Amino acid sequence: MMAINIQDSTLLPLQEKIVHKNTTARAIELVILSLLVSLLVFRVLSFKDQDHHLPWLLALLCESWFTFNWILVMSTKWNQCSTKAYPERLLNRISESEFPAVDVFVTTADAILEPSIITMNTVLSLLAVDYPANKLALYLSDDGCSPLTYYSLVETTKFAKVWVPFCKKYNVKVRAPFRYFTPETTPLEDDSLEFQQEWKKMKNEYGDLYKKIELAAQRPIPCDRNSDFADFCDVHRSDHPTIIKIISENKEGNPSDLPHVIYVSREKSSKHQHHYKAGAMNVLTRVSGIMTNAPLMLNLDCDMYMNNPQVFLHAMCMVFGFKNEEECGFVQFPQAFYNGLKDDPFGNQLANLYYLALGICGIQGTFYGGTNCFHKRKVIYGSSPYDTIKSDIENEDLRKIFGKSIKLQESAAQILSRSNVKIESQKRPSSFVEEAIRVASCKYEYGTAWGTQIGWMYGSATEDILTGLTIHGKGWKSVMCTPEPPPFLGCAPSSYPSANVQQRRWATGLLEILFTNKNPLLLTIKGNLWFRQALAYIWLSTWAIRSIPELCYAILPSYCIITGSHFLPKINEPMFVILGCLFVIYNLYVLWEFRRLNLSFRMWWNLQRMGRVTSMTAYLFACLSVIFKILGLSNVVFEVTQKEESNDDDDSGRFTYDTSPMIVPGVAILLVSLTALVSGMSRLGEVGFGEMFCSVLVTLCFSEYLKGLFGKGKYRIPSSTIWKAGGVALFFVQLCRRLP
Ligand SMILES: O=c1ccn([C@@H]2O[C@H](COP(=O)(O)OP(=O)(O)O[C@H]3O[C@H](CO)[C@@H](O)[C@H](O)[C@H]3O)[C@@H](O)[C@H]2O)c(=O)[nH]1
Ligand SMILES: [Mn+2]
Repeated sequence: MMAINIQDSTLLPLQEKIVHKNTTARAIELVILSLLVSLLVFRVLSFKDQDHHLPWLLALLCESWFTFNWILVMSTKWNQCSTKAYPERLLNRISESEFPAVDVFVTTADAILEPSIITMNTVLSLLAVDYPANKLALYLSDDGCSPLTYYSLVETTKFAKVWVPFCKKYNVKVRAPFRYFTPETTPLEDDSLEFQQEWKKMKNEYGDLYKKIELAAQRPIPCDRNSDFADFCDVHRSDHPTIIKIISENKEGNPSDLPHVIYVSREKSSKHQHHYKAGAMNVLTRVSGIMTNAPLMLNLDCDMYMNNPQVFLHAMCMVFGFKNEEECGFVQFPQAFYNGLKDDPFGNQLANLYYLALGICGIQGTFYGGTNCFHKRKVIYGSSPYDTIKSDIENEDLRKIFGKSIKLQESAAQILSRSNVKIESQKRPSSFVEEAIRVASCKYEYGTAWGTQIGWMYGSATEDILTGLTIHGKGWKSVMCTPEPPPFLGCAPSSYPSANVQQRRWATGLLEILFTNKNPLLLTIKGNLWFRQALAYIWLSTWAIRSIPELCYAILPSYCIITGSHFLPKINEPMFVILGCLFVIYNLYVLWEFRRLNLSFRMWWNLQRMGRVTSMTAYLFACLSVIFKILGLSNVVFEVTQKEESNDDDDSGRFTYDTSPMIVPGVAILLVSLTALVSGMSRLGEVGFGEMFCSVLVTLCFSEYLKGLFGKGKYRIPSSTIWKAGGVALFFVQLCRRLP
């Protein structure tokens, strides 16, 4: 009887695909599509009857784009799936000693924008994860080359020696101390006395660590050539040799010790491009390839702490749970935020993309999101699911792909030729520091395939999407895994200017992808990217382009009011009914989606509004950045977003402004719309109802800017911005009046 039970439980699947029914949504989407198409047909048919052809033509072009975009969205949402993992079944299948090793990468780039204490909490949470410690190595990449980060990591590792056993002994749920020891929490009365004592001790020790790091942040660490910090003397963050330091080593291979902890600051030089985060990831991949060569790699942004100690087990269910290897090229966990502002006033928390995300999982699998992702090393090394196991790769080929380091070539050959689990984990990373320093140098990648065929891909500020696309292009599928509680939590930008900068970077990076040799259409034709997956990638990479039709559509009402022309039908025309239905059905549909996700009405409005505002500001600048890049006039830079521990400020959702030119077009549109409304009021008989209504809508979308015109201090839009926008608006109004 016993035997049969065990048999049964080993047969139960480790993961299961769940199909989400969406018949109603599909029907509504089809209705919206048919309305859009009828609208276009009406536009074309009534073109010649118009007195003013220009606005009619522009409206037609914009609506064509919106229809195209809608088709992409529909195609992406059509089949919705998710995958559920059963970690409790894992140990029936494989013993802990057979678990594969995992190299964990955390990247940080700036100890001021990314306060060390946040990064260190991420490190602490990861060191305490439920997974045998002798299978783990944690690499911290520091693109800021900051002695503070190094010092913090040393101190943090000391604290981890008490923190990790504490977490494991009491099965602590939240293993990032800054979230565990919030001012409100105290141990429960019915907890054991021993626990209460240890809890207090731990809280004090964390308090000490916190103070040490804070103090070190205030006073620069003195340069002492005989100390551990000698390497950091007189270095500049963008010009320095590689620094690699083994902070803790699990020499005995003891599963309950600490994992290896390794600090890496790659060489930088003003003469060589460093490719921002993608470059850092490639260095980590090579350094870890030399030192530990784990078959799996988990990568995390410095602010994404581990919030669910079981997350590795969930990931293993995906790694081992598919009969067919190609089903799982990488395992992505969702990005969620602990400091998310209520109702998402800046529209940057992506909650509204939920159904799109389910839809992508129903095609070839989720996008790679840059963090919270388990990659297979062999996939990152460029293997495709159709490769047969290679046992004799030519050394010459290895050199061309992986570079000169023989040790790296050997480790890569091992990864590409063996099945994942069999690779023994390395106990002494410290024996390979010299070689690791060599592969972390600026020049190492020249004449190799790093960044073009293997590793993290170069050429886009959103290296994550480009890298995921490359993997899908090889024919791999990917899996999204969504355990509860959310496995990783990070910081969302909490001020309007930094949210805007992030949106511009994303839209820029996404658009850059279209101009690389990994353009989704090319990969469908020449590679193994599925057609509908390509459509999903095209939807994503054209965020920036959306700015042009959105901008144009937002100006049309004002233009028409000022010039006395029309881009919308009159109330008594049949086409007006189509437009009206489209407007009502589309908005109700989106609202219904929000309600199903338990998102508030306010959030719906915020995201509708910010969708328009961001398109016309950040995305417009993204378009310009890409044009400048193509013309060779400037390069795209990765501006790191500011991270904060928490924002308990009451005014945290309010808009603040800096002197960035990005909002100038937004303010200009607002001013033009206001002018048009005023001028329209005085001629109500002449101007169309539709045009007036749309002008009001545009003004409402920019209502925050309207407040910003009259705000005080940091809540006020800077005068220089208002003047510039005023100039643009005046020019536009004059232009309208002069046009024939
Ligand atoms: O030169 C650099 C620049 C950035 N980073 C790191 O990259 C990560 C992401 O930077 P962040 O400013 O937080 O950007 P986000 O927009 O929040 O990041 C999202 O978008 C990025 C692509 O634009 C992805 O790389 C990220 O993984 C994804 O979370 C952080 O850990 C940084 O330390 C580096 O290591 N080196
Ligand atoms: Mn981030």
